[in-house]
Formats: sequence, C-alpha cells, structure tokens
Amino acid sequence: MICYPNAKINIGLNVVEKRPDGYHNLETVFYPIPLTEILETVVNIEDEQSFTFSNSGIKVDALPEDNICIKALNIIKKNYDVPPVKIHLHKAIPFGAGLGGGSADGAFMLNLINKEFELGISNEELHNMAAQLGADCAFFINNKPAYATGIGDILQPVNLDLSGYHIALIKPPTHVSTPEAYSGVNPKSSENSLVDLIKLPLEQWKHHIKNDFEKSVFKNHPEIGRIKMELYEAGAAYASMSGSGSSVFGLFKEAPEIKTHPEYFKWIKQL
Ligand SMILES: C[C@@](CO)(OP(=O)(O)O)[C@H](O)COP(=O)(O)OP(=O)(O)OC[C@H]1O[C@@H](n2ccc(N)nc2=O)[C@H](O)[C@@H]1O
Ligand SMILES: Nc1ncnc2c1ncn2[C@@H]1O[C@H](COP(=O)(O)OP(=O)(O)O)[C@@H](O)[C@H]1O
Repeated sequence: MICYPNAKINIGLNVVEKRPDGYHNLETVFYPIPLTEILETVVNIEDEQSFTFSNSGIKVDALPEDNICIKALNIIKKNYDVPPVKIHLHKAIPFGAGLGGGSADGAFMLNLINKEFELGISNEELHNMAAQLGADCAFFINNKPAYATGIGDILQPVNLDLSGYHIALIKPPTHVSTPEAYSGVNPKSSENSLVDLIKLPLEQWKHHIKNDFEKSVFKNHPEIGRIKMELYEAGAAYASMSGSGSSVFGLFKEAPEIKTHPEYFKWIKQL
C-alpha cells in the first residue's frame, strides 16, 4: 500500500506557557500543504524479520530503527498483530525545517498500517498513538486545517481555505533545534485568539498574526529573517517562518518570481 505524507505550515504560533514537564503550551494553526513524499509498505510473510526499512531521496539523520516510521509501527505492534512488512520511504520534505515531515511520516504510517491490515483502530486511538510520537504528529492523522492548543496535540478543525494562493517555501541549510527555539521565547498568552485572527482578510494577517519563535531565531540566524523580508519584497501578501524554522513561507496572489541562494531549498506551488 502507498501513501503520500505531506508537510504543514504554521499560520501564527504563540508560546503561551512553560509546563512543569518542560514542554510548552502553545496556540497555532496547522495548514497542510502539497509538498509530499512517498511511503510504501509491502507485506513480506516470507521474511523472518518483522520489518525491513529502506529510504531514498533526502537522507535523514536518524538510524533506520530510530526512524519515526518504525517508531510508529512499534507503537501499533504493542497492541495489535502486524505481519512482517517491507517499508520504503522516499523523503522529499526537508527536515529540521518546521514543516513537520517526520511527524507526517509517523502519522501516515499509523494510518497506513491500520488500513492495510484492517486493524480497526479508532480515530481517537490513532490520535493518542500519534501524540506519543511527537507533539505535532496528531495533526497529520486527519490532516485538515486545525487550530492547535496544548502541546500542539489538542485539535479543533478550522474553516480556512487558501486554495488559489501561490505558496513559496524557502529553507536555508541552517539547522534550528526545536528545544533551542522554545528556550528563546518568553511565554505569554495572547490577547486575540488565532481562531479569530485567521478570519481577517489575508492581506491584514501581517499586522496581527505572528510566530513567537521569529524574534530569537532571526537574531541568532539573520539569514532566515532576510528570507522573510525578500518574500515581502517579492510581493507576498503574508510571510512567516514555519514552526521553529528554518523554513519561511510566503503566500502570494500571483505566481512569484524568487531568486535565492543556490544552496537554499525552494518550492513554489499554487494551492
Ligand atoms: C515547533 C513546532 C510547532 O508546530 O513544530 P516544528 O517546528 O518542530 O515543526 C512543534 O511544537 C514541535 O513539535 P515536535 O517537533 O513534534 O516536538 P517534539 O519532537 O515532541 O519535541 C521536541 C522538543 O521540543 C520542545 N517542545 C515541543 C513541543 C512543545 N509544545 N513544547 C516544547 O517545549 C521540547 O523541548 C521537546 O523535547
Ligand atoms: N522519517 C523521518 N523524517 C524526518 N525526520 C525524521 C524521520 N524519522 C526521524 N526523524 C528525526 O526527526 C527530526 C525532526 O524531523 P521533522 O519533523 O521533519 O522536522 P521539524 O521538527 O523541523 O518539523 C529529524 O532531525 C530526524 O532526526
């Protein structure tokens, strides 16, 4: 069976408070985007091993057994019988980008195994399993625009449709660690909820919707801040860093022409 895990962007991100467990409560809107990779499973009953894993495309900096796809498989296997399976991942979403590619792989793997072997796992249980894999993993189970609170795992659907807009996504080679990004923010609850702010006309978002990570990340890595500026100069109606970076996206009414450093990842598409 085959599926196509996709990336997400964060439209606004407020770090609300630090929790006793070290994590942070936040407020964000997750929006799925059609930057996809390929995840394939083939049943392999002849095999003695419970799984084999191979990957192509962008090389992930994790050992095969630490790959989130395998972690997802192991979470299911705690409570369900799964026959030996060959897994192949063709990676196309840059990681360490704030695009949630690893989280998407984990959640799509849970959905895939559930469907392929007709395990009948409920949507609620899939959400719980995904939340064990990563804070923003649960979003990818339903993969629909959502307002997220808690550590990013409490989800409420939102009526947000960016169809027709062109998205430009740029990522420099810079790596921003997620814990480092959280430690650079002074948590504070915001006056207006993102649920209301996203109802404003998109042209007004830049005056009201912010990503709390930008201030310290742009200070430590000025090249990321420059990308945001360049996206506005290229005519973006709204531009923001996604999640904890290092990718930055711009939303445009017309297809933009954007020149970047040859080493930067660049992806432009009409939504
Ligand atoms: C910042 C966000 C925003 O969407 O996304 P990315 O930029 O990673 O895509 C998420 O909160 C990232 O979620 P995710 O990448 O799944 O986080 P995890 O692997 O669970 O946690 C990595 C580390 O980030 C910190 N962390 C994560 C989530 C959270 N709500 N509070 C935290 O303080 C913790 O230090 C944790 O050890
Ligand atoms: N299948 C996978 N794809 C990407 N990263 C993975 C995967 N499995 C494990 N990882 C680990 O998860 C980390 C974060 O991945 P990802 O969710 O794509 O980035 P981000 O936190 O920027 O959204 C990577 O640095 C990598 O070590």
